Amino acid sequence: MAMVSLARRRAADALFLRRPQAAAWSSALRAYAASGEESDVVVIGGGPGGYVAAIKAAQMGLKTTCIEKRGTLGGTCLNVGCIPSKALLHSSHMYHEAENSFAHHGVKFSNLEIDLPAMMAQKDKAVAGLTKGIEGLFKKNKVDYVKGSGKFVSPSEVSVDLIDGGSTTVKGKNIIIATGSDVKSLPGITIDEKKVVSSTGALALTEIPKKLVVIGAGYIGLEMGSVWNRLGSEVTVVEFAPDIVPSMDGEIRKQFQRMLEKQQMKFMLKTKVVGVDTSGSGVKLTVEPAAGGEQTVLEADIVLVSAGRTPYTAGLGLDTIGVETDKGGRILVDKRFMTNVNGVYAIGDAIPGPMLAHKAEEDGVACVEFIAGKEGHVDYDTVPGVVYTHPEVASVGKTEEQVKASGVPYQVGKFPLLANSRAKAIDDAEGLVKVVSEKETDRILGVHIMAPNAGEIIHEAVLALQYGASSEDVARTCHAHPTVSEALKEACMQTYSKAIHI
Ligand SMILES: Cc1cc2nc3c(=O)[nH]c(=O)nc-3n(C[C@H](O)[C@H](O)[C@H](O)COP(=O)(O)OP(=O)(O)OC[C@H]3O[C@@H](n4cnc5c(N)ncnc54)[C@H](O)[C@@H]3O)c2cc1C
Ligand SMILES: NC(=O)c1ccc[n+]([C@@H]2O[C@H](COP(=O)([O-])OP(=O)(O)OC[C@H]3O[C@@H](n4cnc5c(N)ncnc54)[C@H](O)[C@@H]3O)[C@@H](O)[C@H]2O)c1
Repeated sequence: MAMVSLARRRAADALFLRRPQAAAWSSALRAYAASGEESDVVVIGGGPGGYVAAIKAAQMGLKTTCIEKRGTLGGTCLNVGCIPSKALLHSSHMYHEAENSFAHHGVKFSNLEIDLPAMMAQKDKAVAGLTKGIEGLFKKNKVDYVKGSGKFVSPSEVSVDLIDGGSTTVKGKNIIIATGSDVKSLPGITIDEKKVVSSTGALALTEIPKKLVVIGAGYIGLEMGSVWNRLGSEVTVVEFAPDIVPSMDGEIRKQFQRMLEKQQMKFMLKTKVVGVDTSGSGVKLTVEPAAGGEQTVLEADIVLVSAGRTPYTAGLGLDTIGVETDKGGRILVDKRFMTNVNGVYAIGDAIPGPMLAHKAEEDGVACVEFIAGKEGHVDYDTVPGVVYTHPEVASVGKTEEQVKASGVPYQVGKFPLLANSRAKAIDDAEGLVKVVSEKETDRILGVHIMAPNAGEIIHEAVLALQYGASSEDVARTCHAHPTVSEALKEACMQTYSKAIHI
């Protein structure tokens, strides 16, 4: 592929120059940097945002270097996030099914056991295989991989403390910050990763806790809570807000909570943790109503802190080059992912927007396309979200509450899984599909699915939103029978007309 000409890149640079400070850095230091061996693109961080950006840049013919301090590629997602959590969610689901559902299907056995070390080993094997795979992709695409911690010394130079000792300086015409996020700590609560753990500790417990208290009913709390609940822990989730997953469609959220309660998870909503005592053999948590009131003490073997994540930029030297952040520490970027400093870009969890791996990947590709002088594009209105419980809960677009608040007249279609033949056949019929479309045009505005494999089914809805489809467009599309996807077709029928099977 043809390399982007320097003249074109300079023209692009000139276009994005927004501050005198940026201009000063650009002329003096870029001239200096040009005297050494420099990459076209340097990426700091090898997570889904960073490694995808690096591969894309190399594929576009740009000389590319990626700096990663973890020792393995794949970032939070592959090492301590999406992948290990989904491995444990699957293993624990199999155990839970064997314990609770197999007999209904006429499959009987004795001596069902959990081998926790084997479960963890399968998770670790999946992680190791995938992270090594990214290293292979770097080699294949000729991305230079520097193992160490990067720090800006100028907008075009990053000094790296190498994992194996010593240091080096990496120079780049364009530098992308893809350093991701870290767990948000709560005042007065110290995460020791033994008794008070973050998601990282919760993914590597060596014993099944008898009692687990989860702080925060968001993605991590409900997924990791589900894992340990299925394996036998008594799980209590303490949530500050009045609802679990506050960003979810209200109707779906209510059914989701009922479903989790049926699975024996307990919820204390509108509740805050005011103290944690780890001095004894377990943990004692003092909680009180969010609005204030009588305090209660909860006892736990393990406490999981999952009250959100915060951008990770510590030690990166943002102050040295003057990169602007918002109050929450997220790096501010323009439409082309460039910060206020010319030639310095940021993507993924480190910038505003949903903290999701697929969003970080989209950012990475678009950012590199802009750097290469082309047009990049990320449609943040069609980024799907999936909670990988069982059943899964997936959504794209606007909730009914958001559409109502926007004042746009709308219509809603719903279809329960109880009326879906595949869900009934496999005895997994808890859930529903809900579609919200604009009344005047029937254009789909949001789709919300609680169903087995909702995280796969949702992509039909993502595509529909992306192409501006109406609910009738989806309803008139032939769907294979018997599939759970037919519930989406029927919900769409119900949106503009009437479903057949209810
Ligand atoms: C338990 C858990 C489960 C999750 N599950 C999902 C899921 O199922 N689906 C989903 O979409 N998202 C999930 N996420 C969120 C997802 O992991 C993140 O959105 C995603 O990893 C963000 O990608 P990123 O590239 O921006 O940052 P990260 O993946 O955080 O990668 C940043 C990398 O930069 C490195 N780094 C930081 N500073 C420096 C430095 N100075 N020098 C060199 N390297 C540096 C870090 O070591 C890290 O490897 C989950 C997160 C957690 C914690
Ligand atoms: N399946 C997935 O895609 C997936 C899985 C795991 C994590 N993630 C990503 O990781 C990020 C972090 O996950 P998370 O679950 O930690 O955050 P989250 O933002 O999803 O949920 C945090 C929850 O904690 C609550 N909370 C905040 N402060 C609290 C307090 N003091 N006491 C009690 N509750 C409190 C919030 O109201 C919220 O419900 C999310 O943004 C998510 O995008 C995604």
